[in-house]
Amino acid sequence: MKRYSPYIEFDRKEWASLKDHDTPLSLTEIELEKLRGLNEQVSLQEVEEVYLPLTHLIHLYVGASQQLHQLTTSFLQKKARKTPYIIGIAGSVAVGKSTTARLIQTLLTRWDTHRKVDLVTTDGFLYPNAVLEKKGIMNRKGFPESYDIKRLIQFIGEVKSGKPKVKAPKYSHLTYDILPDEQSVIDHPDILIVEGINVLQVKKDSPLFVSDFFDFSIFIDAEEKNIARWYVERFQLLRQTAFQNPDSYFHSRFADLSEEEATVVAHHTWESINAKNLHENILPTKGRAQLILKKEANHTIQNIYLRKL
Ligand SMILES: Nc1ncnc2c1ncn2[C@@H]1O[C@H](COP(=O)(O)OP(=O)(O)O)[C@@H](O)[C@H]1O
Ligand SMILES: CC(C)(COP(=O)(O)O)[C@@H](O)C(=O)NCCC(=O)O
Repeated sequence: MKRYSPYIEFDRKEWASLKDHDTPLSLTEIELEKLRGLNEQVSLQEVEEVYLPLTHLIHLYVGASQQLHQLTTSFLQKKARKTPYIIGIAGSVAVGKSTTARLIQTLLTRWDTHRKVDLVTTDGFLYPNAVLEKKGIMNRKGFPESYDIKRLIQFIGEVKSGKPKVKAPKYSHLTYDILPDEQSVIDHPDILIVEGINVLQVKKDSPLFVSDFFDFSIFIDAEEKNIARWYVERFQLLRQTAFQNPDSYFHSRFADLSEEEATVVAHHTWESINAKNLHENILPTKGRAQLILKKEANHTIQNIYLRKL
């Protein structure tokens, strides 16, 4: 007997056929190159077949949500004030969330009804290294206790309620720490994308979750053995690039490692921190997403699961 699934499953061909022919491909190879993360291989064909139908669907949802908001405010005999549509993007470390988030952001700006699309990553809400060290949890970066989740919820709540110029802290992968003097300012976007490993997590004793503010959510999924390989491959690329920069936190630690030594270090970090977090805290949130994008070994998205309404 087939097990009940709350999702409708599409293979890539079926999903691509849902493309709206009035929405032409509006991205060039040069633009795509700028959006691609390190060790990511998204192609223009994938943009056309996967991301255009997806952003068209989100565009329709944004319109419907704006109408529903207008109806409610008119029922309440109030003046309608536009509130941002909020999209959460979750998934493992190294699964390619940032590339997906940047692509969706760029494509969504092409519609006149929502030109202003902002993106924040939840790593900005990690506690600074000094605090993590004091708490003795420097080796738990990415685990729920390493984030100032109250501050994240307050931030999203303020943006959603229409507050202008809401500030979000910033994280640097280069310094591996919060940037104390830098902040992003989110000022009345039409759409806000919130990307991070933890955005669909719930906490038993909390009255509110980050995802309570989401209008739509996406989980990027892949087999663990593939994500682990991408993590190690990316670590090797970083060793040859970012780690060579003397400002990199990893410069003195890893820049001079041989390829074999770097593979051992990357495997260890993956297994002892990121894989553990994936099992304990990230994968359990997959079934809460409204849409799941499943990536295959060569990074391409081959299956899409859309939650039945
Ligand atoms: N140590 C590092 N130094 C510099 N950049 C990094 C480092 N680790 C990760 N990055 C970059 O940070 C971005 C976010 O990575 P990550 O949080 O693993 O999410 P994802 O791979 O799902 O986008 C990626 O573009 C990655 O290339
Ligand atoms: C900062 C991260 C937790 C990722 O956070 P994200 O932006 O994906 O929410 C991750 O990149 C990280 O630093 N993990 C700790 C182990 C490691 O160095 O890979």
